[in-house]
Amino acid sequence: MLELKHIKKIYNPGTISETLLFEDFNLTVPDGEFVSIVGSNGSGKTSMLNIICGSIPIQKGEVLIGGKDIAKMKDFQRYRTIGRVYQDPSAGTCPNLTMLENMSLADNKGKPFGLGRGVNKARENFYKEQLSILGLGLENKMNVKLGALSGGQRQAATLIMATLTPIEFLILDEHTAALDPKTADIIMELTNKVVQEKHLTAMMVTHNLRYAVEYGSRLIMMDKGHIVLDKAGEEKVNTKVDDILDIFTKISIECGN
Ligand SMILES: Nc1ncnc2c1ncn2[C@@H]1O[C@H](COP(=O)(O)OP(=O)(O)OP(=O)(O)O)[C@@H](O)[C@H]1O
Repeated sequence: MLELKHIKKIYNPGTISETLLFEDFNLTVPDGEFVSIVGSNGSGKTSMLNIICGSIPIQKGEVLIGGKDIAKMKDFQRYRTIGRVYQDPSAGTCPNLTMLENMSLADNKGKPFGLGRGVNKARENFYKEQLSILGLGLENKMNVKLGALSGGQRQAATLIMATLTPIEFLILDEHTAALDPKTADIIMELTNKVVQEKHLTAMMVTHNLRYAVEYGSRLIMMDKGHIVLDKAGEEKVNTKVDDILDIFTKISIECGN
């Protein structure tokens, strides 16, 4: 379970460019939930993800993962707890290393010895088995450098790497935004498959309202640091793109997007 409690976030406090983003922000995500997050530009989606990851400071409040305060965790403990896939397919992986080497790095995330441990055959077979979940044949590209793969193939591989170790939850930060529409659809479908098969708790920021409606068990819309819509269960299942488009258009116009 993830709990954001009474979060206060001010950017550049005490300066002329001081910006209050979150005054008293609260969110609880139970285990196993797949949350889609939409919102206008600047509504605070990425900031919220960064706060969850502990990568930006907050002025007040608590971020609890499984009841533990992330502020009290060491960096390596946080890395082991959270998997993250970014918008840029090249982020989070090493283009000059092979698939096998990248998988090994991901496998050793948060452990004291990186590649130095080497990769035994059993581990390599495990990586291949994980990659085969995707159905893209990437398990046959263990010696190919990641930089030689297409953006879609890299994003698919990143998805597996982010979820290779037992994580508390997966963060998807506009992870289909840099892909062409067809590849984006494939990655979104694969994402759903990985989340279901690995029984993950996931939070996905997307600008694609169709994905937000079609995928996930909960839909959240943000505006100016507030949650303005939160639908789960039956309500989420019955939500159509047109239902949220009206609200989205209104907040986007107000923001001048
Ligand atoms: N490093 C920073 N310094 C100052 N202000 C920032 C910083 N990062 C974000 N902000 C401000 O915080 C607000 C929320 O930004 P954030 O990137 O979290 O929004 P977002 O909903 O993810 O937007 P987008 O959809 O454009 O990615 C914006 O007003 C932004 O200008």
